[in-house]
Amino acid sequence: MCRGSTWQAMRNVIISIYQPSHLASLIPAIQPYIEQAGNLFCPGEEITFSDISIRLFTDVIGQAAFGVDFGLTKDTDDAEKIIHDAPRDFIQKHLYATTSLKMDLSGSLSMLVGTFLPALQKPLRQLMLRVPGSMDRRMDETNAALSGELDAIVAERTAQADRGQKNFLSVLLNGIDTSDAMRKLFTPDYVSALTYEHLLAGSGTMSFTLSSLVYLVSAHPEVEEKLLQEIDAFGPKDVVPDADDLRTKFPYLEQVLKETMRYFPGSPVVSREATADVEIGGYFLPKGTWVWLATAVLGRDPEQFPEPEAFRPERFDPESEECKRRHPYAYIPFGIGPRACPGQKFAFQQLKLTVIHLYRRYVFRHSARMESPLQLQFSIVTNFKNGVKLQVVQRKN
Ligand code: HEM
Repeated sequence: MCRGSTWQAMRNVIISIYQPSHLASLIPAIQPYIEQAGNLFCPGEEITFSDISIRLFTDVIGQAAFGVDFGLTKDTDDAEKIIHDAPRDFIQKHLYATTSLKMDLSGSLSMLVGTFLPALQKPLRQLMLRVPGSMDRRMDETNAALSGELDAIVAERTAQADRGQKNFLSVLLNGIDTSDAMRKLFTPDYVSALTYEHLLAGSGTMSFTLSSLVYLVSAHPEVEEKLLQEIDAFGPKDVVPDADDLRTKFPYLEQVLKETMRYFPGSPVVSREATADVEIGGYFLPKGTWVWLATAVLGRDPEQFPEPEAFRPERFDPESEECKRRHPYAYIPFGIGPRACPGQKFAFQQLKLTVIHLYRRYVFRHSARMESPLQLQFSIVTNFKNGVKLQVVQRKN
């Protein structure tokens, strides 16, 4: 994690990339991946939706953030795969990296102990790295392998003469080329680490949110019907909504997305470290104290979300009494303050485009193999223990 002036400089680069005017121009680059992913669904078949979803958003972030085609949504019959012709391996490494920071007993021993006794975390980690098969060692090996793939992308982009301004990595490297201050802050190792952070931040959360939405909508026919009506009313199936359409013409879809993120938040906790001694709400926090904010717990507060166990998108209708009454900080799926998620608008844009594309063609039903209740696995990003298993139903017309 980066701090202070380095973080501020990095943040400025990210913000410039994910501002609305640039986001609009990303739609034509993203839509082909959504369509490719849509072609992986076979009507009548049972699928593990979450597997396809992680492929989709890894491809999208590959294109939007690094200008690279990972080729993960290409049909497996397509011979040409961009990353070493082995997308499965890449996905496995990536998935493993996004899920291995578990906070349960099967997670890293050093992390688990470090949560309660921070001073022991570092020495214990050094010890566990020497133990073959330990979670610490497996995490280390996986991270090294995945970073290697990303380092190769960074090296290739760095050597490129005309990178354009279309993706995060190019904008960052262009800045480094033209500014001494940027060059000092962003060493090659640091650029690789940022690239890695981007991949992790922008794919696991997205995949989890889309899969949760489809899972929840499949179990709520009244929500599905209203959603389909809104999507169908937009126009012919082959007309791709532009950024303005996505912002203004799909208010119910926006409510469904927000309720999904309340019900199943992709980031269950947000953390901060006190950089100086501070007193908050009568509690003294010495410098260096870690504070964890549980967004998942906030979202189930019955004061702010009456009947919190009910999946009810209408509670996010801006005209509803419930929405007007709600405390502004009761709902923070993207975090809060100057460090809040810079990808929030991009996330909404991608998720809306994908939901519209999929629901124009299909509806989904829970597979008989889908466990109930759904088993979740909590880490920095929430995940499904056993995936979201659904049956694909082709829509008529
Ligand atoms: C549903 C999707 C997403 C959710 C729920 C989500 C959630 C979050 C949360 C809770 C944080 C921490 C905020 C805080 O500490 O206050 C965060 C940080 C971040 N997110 Fe997202 N995010 C999503 C999608 C994305 C996407 C698509 C991108 C990139 C394109 C992205 C890039 C980042 C980055 C770079 C940070 C670190 C920011 C910093 O440290 O200044 N996120 N995200």
